[in-house]
Amino acid sequence: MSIDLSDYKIIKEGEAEILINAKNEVFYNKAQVHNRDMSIAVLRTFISKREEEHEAMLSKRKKGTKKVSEKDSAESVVREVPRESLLEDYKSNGKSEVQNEISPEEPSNTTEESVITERGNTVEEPVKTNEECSSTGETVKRTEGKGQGQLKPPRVLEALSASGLRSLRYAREVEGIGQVVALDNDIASVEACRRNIKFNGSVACSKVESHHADACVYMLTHPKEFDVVDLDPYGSPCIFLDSAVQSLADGGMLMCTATDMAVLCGGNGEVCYSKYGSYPLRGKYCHEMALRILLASIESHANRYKRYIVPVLSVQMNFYVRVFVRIYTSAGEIKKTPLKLSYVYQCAGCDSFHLQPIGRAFSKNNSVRYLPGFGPVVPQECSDCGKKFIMGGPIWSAPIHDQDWVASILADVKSMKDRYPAYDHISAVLTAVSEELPDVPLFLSLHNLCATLKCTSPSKDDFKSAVINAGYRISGTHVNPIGLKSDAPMDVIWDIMRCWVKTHPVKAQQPDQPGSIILAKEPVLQANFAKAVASRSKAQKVIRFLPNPEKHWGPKVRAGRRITSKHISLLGEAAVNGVLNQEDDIEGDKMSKER
Ligand SMILES: C[S@@+](CC[C@H](N)C(=O)[O-])C[C@H]1O[C@@H](n2cnc3c(N)ncnc32)[C@H](O)[C@@H]1O
Ligand SMILES: [Zn+2]
Repeated sequence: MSIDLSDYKIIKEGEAEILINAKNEVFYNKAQVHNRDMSIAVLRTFISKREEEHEAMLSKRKKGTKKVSEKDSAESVVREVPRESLLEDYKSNGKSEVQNEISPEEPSNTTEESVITERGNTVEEPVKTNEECSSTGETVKRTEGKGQGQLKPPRVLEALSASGLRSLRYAREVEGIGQVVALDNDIASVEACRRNIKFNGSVACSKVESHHADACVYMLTHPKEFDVVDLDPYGSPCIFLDSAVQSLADGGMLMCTATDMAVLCGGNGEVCYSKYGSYPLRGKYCHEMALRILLASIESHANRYKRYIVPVLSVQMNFYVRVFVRIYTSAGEIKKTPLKLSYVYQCAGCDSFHLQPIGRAFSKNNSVRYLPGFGPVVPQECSDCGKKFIMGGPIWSAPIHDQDWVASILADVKSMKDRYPAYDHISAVLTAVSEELPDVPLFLSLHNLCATLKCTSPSKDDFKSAVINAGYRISGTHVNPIGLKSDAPMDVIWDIMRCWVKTHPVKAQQPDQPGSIILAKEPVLQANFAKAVASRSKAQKVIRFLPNPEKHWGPKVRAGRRITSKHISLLGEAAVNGVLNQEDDIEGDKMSKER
């Protein structure tokens, strides 16, 4: 392989190195290092949890077999392992695959071939031959597994791979990973990916294969074949969701990014509805709502195939959302989906919001029935300020993280700090996530509450104390440094604020203003602002929110698109990879499609 290095820049991220040419032919965004690091952290935990689950399943099966054989020998009757117990394993753990084949064989033959060094010279160095490092997967050899009961290393599909950087990092950095398949429908990206695979040497060559394919077609024609599917599209992932949920094995993990935040956060409600099947609302909580709309949409696609999702981590970082969900199959479990979804009523006058679950469970004679929810949960006019409600959703209103997973991911990240280039950022996000109330969808903004009443703000700790002293829970949110999650009902929140205003009076307002209407009522609850939050001197030092590491840390222009002066003024020079085309790009919706 001989490449003229003067055409390329070498970029190193984690343990992977990629060659990038200067013409914006293949997509690369440095800012996505947070996204890639977080995904590696989740992958590592996925591998260890999957092993634990497999062990548990084997020992359960063994116990089941032992019990049966003991019983059988007593009865002198030969029977099979109880079908219910196997079915139970299948449902709770997903199809835990038993290794009958394989793990990708380490390459044995290497020949002399020219590769490029970091210093930028073309040199002779031993790498695999073209035949063995074909990057198309056709020559990947497999050996027989060590026998029954052994778990196959997870197969990963990066459906939208561009340069292959992410796949290369997965292959080189995640211990215990199996084959990584990198797809792209753009030939320049596939060529770049194949070049990068070779450039990364034998481990990359043995594990990563690159295909020129349409992601949807590929995923549909490879049903239940992958343990991990990674979707990292330009803008919305919506067109890939249906095929992605089908191509995952039971218990597999879908990792999915959406960068169309303007759509998901209410800029274009009808576009969001057409793409995701939900209406967004423009509240302070809109970024968390974006996560929940994406989760609801994935669940809806999964349900069509008797499958359902279990979210393990859902984060909003920088300019996008990214969710990590496991996919299982169970016709019984999907009946519970309506219990996990809610409409949101947002008052147009004040900051009150209320959730309306779509379904409810009804127990009778030891059996559970699933029925449509009771409603409406709100009157026509807001009982706090008298204004109308805007309806949003349906959103995923069940937990968006599994806190046990979050703790493992965070512990793992902390134990290998040096292996995450974006350690500071991802550990801050994970810390904030680990402190969120898991069962409280969306959040309040203290600033907004005060803006409605036109009052000065209590300190965050004073407000939190009043909520706790009233007998409710309260936490922060990773999405917004000033957001507060609480299970206190809105009338309690307003009573706390009414009590605050009694000692911090406001100027008289027009009587029809939401704030005036709220303050005209006497509080039922007497708020107690006495300190109830633990002294946070030590804990406070843990960083939860970080500014962007550098200027123009954001979306990048789609690869292959002509860069114009308009792009530079909107996104900044760094964001357009330093390229400027002479003609202006006249495509209508160009900026909305960029990430
Ligand atoms: C945002 S980039 C992916 C970035 C990459 N995951 C990373 O971490 O650097 C999206 C890629 O998806 C590819 N793509 C878009 N539509 C596709 C489709 N239908 N099938 C396969 N690839 C597609 C584009 O060519 C582009 O390279
Ligand atoms: Zn209201």
